[in-house]
Amino acid sequence: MSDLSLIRNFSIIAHIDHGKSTLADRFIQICGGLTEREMEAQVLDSMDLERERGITIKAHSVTLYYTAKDGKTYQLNFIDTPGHVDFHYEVSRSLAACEGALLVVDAAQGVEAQSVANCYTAIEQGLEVMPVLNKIDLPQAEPERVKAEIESVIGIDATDAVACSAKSGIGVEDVLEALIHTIPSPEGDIEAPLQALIIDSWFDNYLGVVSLVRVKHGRIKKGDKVLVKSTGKTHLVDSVGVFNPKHTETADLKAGEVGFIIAGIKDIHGAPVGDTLTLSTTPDVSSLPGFQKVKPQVYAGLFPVSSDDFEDFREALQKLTLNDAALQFEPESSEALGFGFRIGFLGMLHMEIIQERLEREYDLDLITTAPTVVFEVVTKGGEIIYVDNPSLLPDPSMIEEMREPIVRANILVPQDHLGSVITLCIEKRGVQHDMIFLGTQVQVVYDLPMNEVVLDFFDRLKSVSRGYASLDYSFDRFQPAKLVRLDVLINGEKVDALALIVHRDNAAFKGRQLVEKMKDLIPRQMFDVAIQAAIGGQIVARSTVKALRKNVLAKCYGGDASRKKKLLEKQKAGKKRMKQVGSVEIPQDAFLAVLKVDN
Ligand SMILES: Nc1nc2c(ncn2[C@@H]2O[C@H](COP(=O)(O)OP(=O)(O)OP(=O)(O)O)[C@@H](O)[C@H]2O)c(=O)[nH]1
Repeated sequence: MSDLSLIRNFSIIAHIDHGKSTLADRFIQICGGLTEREMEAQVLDSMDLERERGITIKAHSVTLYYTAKDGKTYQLNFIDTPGHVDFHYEVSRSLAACEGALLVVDAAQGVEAQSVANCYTAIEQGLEVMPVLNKIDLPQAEPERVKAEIESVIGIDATDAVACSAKSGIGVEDVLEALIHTIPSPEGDIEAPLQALIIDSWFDNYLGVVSLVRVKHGRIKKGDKVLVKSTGKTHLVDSVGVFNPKHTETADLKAGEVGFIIAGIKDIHGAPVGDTLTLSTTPDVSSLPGFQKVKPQVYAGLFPVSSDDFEDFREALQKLTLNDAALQFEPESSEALGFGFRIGFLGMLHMEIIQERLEREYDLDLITTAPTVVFEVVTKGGEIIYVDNPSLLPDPSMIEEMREPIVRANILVPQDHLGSVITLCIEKRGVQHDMIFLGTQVQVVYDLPMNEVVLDFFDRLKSVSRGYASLDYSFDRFQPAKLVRLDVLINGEKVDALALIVHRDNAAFKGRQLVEKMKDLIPRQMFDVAIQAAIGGQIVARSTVKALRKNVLAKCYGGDASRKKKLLEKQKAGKKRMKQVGSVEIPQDAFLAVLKVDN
C-alpha cells in the first residue's frame, strides 16, 4: 500500500484503567488481526509482569487493516502507551510517530490529571486529539457530564465525542469510523532518501535489537545498508515488518508507515531511541528532532544478600539495560552491605518492577536501601555536586548550601475532597501555586519537594481522596533547603546504608518514627538490639529490640531429625532477605522502614 491517504497513525492516551488496552484489543478483533483463540486477554501486554500487574510498561505498535463504510481499506498503525506517571516519557515518544491521538476517558470516572498532561503533550506536538468516552455500559456512566468536563478541563471540543464500551464492543466501530475522518493521514515522500525515526528499541533474546520506527521519507527493505546517524555505524537490514499484532515480515516499510527493523545490532545503545536512520548511500540526510533524554528521579542501593552473587548481579543488570534504556547503575560499596550497585529509576513503580524482574528472572536475593532523590550541594569551595546517596554527603563543615529538587504537581480532585488534599500538600511542605474550579472538579497546582512526592505521595493522595484525586508532576528546579543527614545506629554502629537526607525541621520527628518502625521490623535476636537515630553525632531517638529468652532457643536442640530439618529450612527461608550487619540480622523491610513511617 503506498497511498498515504489510506494510512492513519495514532496513539491512545488515557489515564490508567480507563480502558486503553481493552479498546486496542477490540480494534484487533474487529480488524481480524487474531482469531478468537489467540485473543487471549490483553494481547498487547505481552510481558508476564505486565499481564500480572495489569499495566502497560512498554509502548507497542500494531498495524491493522480496516475496511471502512466508504469501501476503502485503511492501514491503521496504532501505538499503545503506558498510563502511569513513571512512564510518561514513553508517551511523548509514541506521540512523535503519530498524526492523531484518541483520548480515552472513562465515562464513569471523568477526566484525570494524567490524561490532561498527556493530552497537552499531544496538542503541543501538533496532533489531532479525538475524545472517546469509554465504559458507557456501566450504570454510573455520565457521558454528558464527562463531555462537559473534557471541554472545561482540557479545553477541546467534545460535542461529537464517540461513546463506546470497549468491554461489550458497543460503539467501537463508530470509533474506527470517526478516527478515519478526524485524524489526518501522514505526509511524506516515498521517492526521497530514507529518513526514519527510532521510536523504541528493545532487546529480544532471539532476534537481537528490534527497533520500532516511523518512516518519514523514502523506503527501507531487507538487504539495505542502514546508517544510524548518531553512532555513524552501518548495519545490514535482516528484516523489516509490522506487528499485526504478531511479528510479521513485510517486503518494505515506506514513508508514513510504522514498523520494525532488525539489523543485527547487539545492544540498544547501538540503536538509540530518538535517533534517525537513513541508508549508507545517503549519509547527508538530516537528523530528525529526537526526544528529551530521560533522567532517573529516584536512586537506591541494591545489594546481593550473598556476596557470591555479585558477578551474577552485574550480569543481570547489564542484560536488563539492553532492554531498558532508562535504567542506570554504577557500583557502590557499603560498609554494612558490602558490594552492590546504586541504581537510578524513573520512579517507585519502575524500581519495584526492576527489583522484581531481578529476583524472578535472574533468581537473585537482593536488599534494597531506602530510595532517595538527587540533591544539589554547593561546597564551601564553590563547587556544585549532585548527591544521590546520603552516605556520600560531604561533611556539614564543607557545605555552603544544600538544594532539594522541587516538582510542579498538577492535582485534579472533586470539590468534596479538596480540603484533605490541601492538608496533605501542606504536610508535605507544598506551596500552592494555583487553584482553578472546573465544574465539579478542582485543579490545584502545588510546588512540592520531590523527596516528599516520590516516596508515598501518590498512595496517600489516593487514600485521602478515596481514590478520586489524580496526579501529574514534573521536575521544576533545585531550591535551597535546610537539609540534614539522619544517621541510624544499630548497637552503637553507624549503618551507612540506612542514612537518609531529611528536612531539618522534621528530622527529629522522622528519626523517632523511624526507630519505632524499625523496632517492629527487626526480629528479636539473642541479645538486645539498640536502634538509634542521630543528626550530626547527636542522638535524637532510641528504641530497643529485646533479646529472645533462652527457652525459645531450646527447641533447636534434641527432637527428631525431620523436625530439626524443618526448623533449619525455616531459618534458611527467613534468612533469605536478611543481611548481617555487625552481629545483627536486619531484614529487607527494615531497610525500607522509612517508606512506612508517614501514615
Ligand atoms: N465496564 C467496563 N469495563 C471496562 C471497559 N473497558 C475496559 N474495562 C475494564 O477496565 C479495566 C482497565 O482496562 P485496561 O484496558 O487494562 O486499562 P488501560 O487503560 O489499558 O490501563 P493501563 O494499561 O494500565 O494503562 C479492566 O478491568 C477492563 O476490563 C468498558 O467499556 N466497560
